[in-house]
Amino acid sequence: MIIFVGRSNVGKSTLIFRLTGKWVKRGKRPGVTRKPVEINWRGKLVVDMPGFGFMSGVPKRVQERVKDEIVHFIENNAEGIELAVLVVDGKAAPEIIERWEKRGEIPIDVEFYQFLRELGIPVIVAVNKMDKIRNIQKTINFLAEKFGVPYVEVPETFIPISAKFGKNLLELRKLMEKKLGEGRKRPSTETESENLENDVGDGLLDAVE
Ligand SMILES: Nc1nc2c(ncn2[C@@H]2O[C@H](COP(=O)(O)OP(=O)(O)OP(=O)(O)O)[C@@H](O)[C@H]2O)c(=O)[nH]1
Repeated sequence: MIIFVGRSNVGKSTLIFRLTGKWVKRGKRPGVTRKPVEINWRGKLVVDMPGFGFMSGVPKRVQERVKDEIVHFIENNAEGIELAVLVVDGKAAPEIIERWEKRGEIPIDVEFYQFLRELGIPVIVAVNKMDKIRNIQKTINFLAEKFGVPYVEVPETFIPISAKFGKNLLELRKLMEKKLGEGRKRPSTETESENLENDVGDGLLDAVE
């Protein structure tokens, strides 16, 4: 199973449509609360999760419930989730993260990234809406620092894309295939450092290809 997670309105449904040719959207207005939507794609189950976080016109209580449902879905299916694509709005995410931090709260994107990794789920962060970002590398470095992604893992974790304008989607697909090929690692930092050499090697090989 591959899951797509992210805040409301970051472009998850647009991205899934671009990748699979299947339109998963149910609600008309953005931010509409909904259940996970499942589709079959190349023999795999692809799940578009409801958007979490702020949704215009949706009471906080409902937002919290949606978040809890997403967390439970992921926990209950953790063993079967081969890959999570965390979609962020590259233009809005840095501002939102700083705002949450100033309030002394853990930004929800950061929380979800770490939650997925703690469960041992491989994660790709698709930095969407790159058409709106002026300095893409700066944005990625900022997010990597906030998410706690080690420097060597940044290229295999973050990928700037534009779902709407079809930018970098082939690269995203390649990265997804690479991560799916590698499979899951045990959810411990020790394992991560043990695997570091292999990971770097893979990255170099890909670059040569
Ligand atoms: N500029 C720009 N806009 C985008 C891009 N990708 C998606 N959008 C727009 O962002 C809005 C939200 O896209 P959706 O795909 O509905 O977002 P979602 O994450 O599925 O939203 P929820 O259903 O609320 O979870 C739409 O107006 C899209 O056209 C992009 O790469 N660039």
